[in-house]
Amino acid sequence: MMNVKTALTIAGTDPTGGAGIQADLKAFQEREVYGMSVLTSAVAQNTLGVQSIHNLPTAFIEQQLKSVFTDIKPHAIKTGMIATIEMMELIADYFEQYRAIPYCLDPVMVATSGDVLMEEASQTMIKERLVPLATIVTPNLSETEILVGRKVTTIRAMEEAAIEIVNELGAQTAVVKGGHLEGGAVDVFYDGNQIHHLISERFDTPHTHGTGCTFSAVITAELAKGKSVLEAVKRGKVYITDAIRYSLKLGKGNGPTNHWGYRLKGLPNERGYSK
Ligand SMILES: Nc1ncnc2c1ncn2[C@@H]1O[C@H](COP(=O)(O)OP(=O)(O)O)[C@@H](O)[C@H]1O
Ligand SMILES: Cc1ncc(COP(=O)(O)OP(=O)(O)O)c(N)n1
Repeated sequence: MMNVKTALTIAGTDPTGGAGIQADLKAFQEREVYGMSVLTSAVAQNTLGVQSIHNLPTAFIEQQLKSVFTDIKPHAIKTGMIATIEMMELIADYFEQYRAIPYCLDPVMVATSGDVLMEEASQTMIKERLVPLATIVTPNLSETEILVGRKVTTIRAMEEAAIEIVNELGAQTAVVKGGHLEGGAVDVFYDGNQIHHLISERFDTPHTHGTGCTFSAVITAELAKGKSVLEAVKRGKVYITDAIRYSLKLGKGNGPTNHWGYRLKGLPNERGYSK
C-alpha cells in the first residue's frame, strides 16, 4: 500500500520562484510530501516587488478545488494569498466540509516589499471565516497587528496576540513570527495551553523573499505526515533558519530563501550563498 503524504497549497504565484505557490511546492518536495496547488491569483512579481496582479475567477478556483478533492485528497492544506472576499467565502465554505484535514492559514496581506496582496475588506473576513477553521495561523508582525487591532512590537505583545488569536478568534494554535523584530529571530507559539518561544540567530541579509511562505509550507508538510502542531512548527523553524542562513543572492532586490539550505548545515558557506 502506498503511504505517500500529500499537501495542497491554495495561493498566488511568484514567477521568480521565491514566494507563493512556487515556494510552497519546493518546501513540500524537500520535506518529502507530494505537493499540489490551487491558484488564486497570478502575480507578476520578482525580488524587487509586485508589478501586477491578475485574480482568477472564483468559479475557476472552485473548479480547481474540485479537481483536487475529487481525485487526490490532501493530508494537509495551506492557504496563502487570498485576494478577495469572494475567494475567501468560497474557500471557507469548502473547508467547512473538510474540517478533519489539518489546515495552516498563512494570512498573507502585504508583501515585505509593501505591496498589498489582499483587499482591505477581506481582512475582516479572514478573521471571521478562516481563522476559526485553522489548525494553525502563522501571521508576521504586521498581519498580527491587523488580526488583533493593535501595535505588536515586543515579545510580550506577541504572546498576548497569539493567546488572543486562539482564545478569542478561535484558531486551534497560532505562531506569531518575529522576523521583523530587532534582535534574535523569535517566533511565539501558543496552543491554547502553553506558550513556546522558537528562537534562532538573526542573519544580517536582505535575501529573505518568501520566508513566511516557506515556513508555513514546511509546517503544512509536517502536519501532512501526522506530526503534532508544535513539532511541525519546530521543524519549520529549523528549515527556515537554514534557508535564510544560505539564502540566495539572486535578482536585483531581495533574493529568495534557499530550500536546500538545511542540507548544507554545518558546511562552510564556501559558495557565499548569503549576505
Ligand atoms: N533575518 C532573519 N534571520 C533569521 N530568521 C529570520 C530572519 N527573518 C525572518 N526570519 C524567520 O523567518 C520566518 C518568517 O518570518 P517573517 O519574516 O516574520 O515572515 P514574513 O515573511 O511572513 O514576513 C520566522 O521563523 C522568522 O523568525
Ligand atoms: C503570491 C505571494 N504570496 C505571498 C507573498 C508573501 O511572501 P512572504 O513569504 O510573506 O514574504 P515576502 O516575499 O513578502 O518577503 C508573496 N510575495 N507573493
